[in-house]
Amino acid sequence: MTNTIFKADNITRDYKDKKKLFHAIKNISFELHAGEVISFVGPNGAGKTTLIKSISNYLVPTSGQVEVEGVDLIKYPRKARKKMGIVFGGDRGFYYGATARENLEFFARVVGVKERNIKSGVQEALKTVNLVDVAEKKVSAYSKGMLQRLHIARGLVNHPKILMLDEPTAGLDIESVISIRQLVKRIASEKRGIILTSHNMSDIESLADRIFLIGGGMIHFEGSIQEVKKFAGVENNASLADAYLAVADQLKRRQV
Ligand SMILES: Nc1ncnc2c1ncn2[C@@H]1O[C@H](COP(=O)(O)OP(=O)(O)OP(=O)(O)O)[C@@H](O)[C@H]1O
Repeated sequence: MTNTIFKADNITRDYKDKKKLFHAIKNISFELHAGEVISFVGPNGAGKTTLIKSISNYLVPTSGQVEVEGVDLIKYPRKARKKMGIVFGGDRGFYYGATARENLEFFARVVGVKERNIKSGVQEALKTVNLVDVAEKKVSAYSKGMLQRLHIARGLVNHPKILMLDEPTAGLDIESVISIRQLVKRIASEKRGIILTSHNMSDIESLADRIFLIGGGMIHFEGSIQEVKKFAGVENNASLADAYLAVADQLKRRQV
């Protein structure tokens, strides 16, 4: 795979703890290719959230560079952010008294979609997530699964090449989990790149092409699911959760 659409180069982000600076993440570099799903896996406090925020302009990294389809995120945040869709999910983020379509049209304007492209962009996003038939319903009538699909549609209204998905199946029943996983696969197959964070190892196992094991603010290993299993020293037919458990202690040791 050579079509790089996103690049993080030596990202470090410091925080202050009892007046002392420490690296929450240190020198993290990776690339994302079109059509690929990547995922960061690590224990609580490993630095996943800090990393995701630092590469999506929610936090300015202490040092390092981020390129979104060739655009420098730190120098040109507005231009770079237009190329990304960021999906946090959960119960918040919509006007419950308005319809799904009205919500998406509003958020399309917020992210700077041109007026003439709003109707078609929203319709396309609704189609992708399979909500066209219920687009005129108020969001208050949506189930959790529908709401999660609407969150994903919101992330798609500006036609981004890169989608960041944070815990996309949290709190959903198994049927909705499966439908979200199918949706994520379909979106990636449209030559987009997806950065997935999840504590759900089966989500990651079913979706990620490449996994980054992160601990103490650093990447310890990068590879396919099979390669992670090999690295962890578990059998090929073991689950990703088994592989993770085999390396969890190693990842918990702070190294920065
Ligand atoms: N605003 C902050 N100020 C100071 N320290 C912080 C801040 N946010 C995070 N940290 C610290 O930075 C480190 C990385 O935290 P981060 O939230 O990025 O980890 P995480 O991998 O996302 O954890 P989790 O899986 O629990 O969400 C932790 O030691 C955390 O306590």
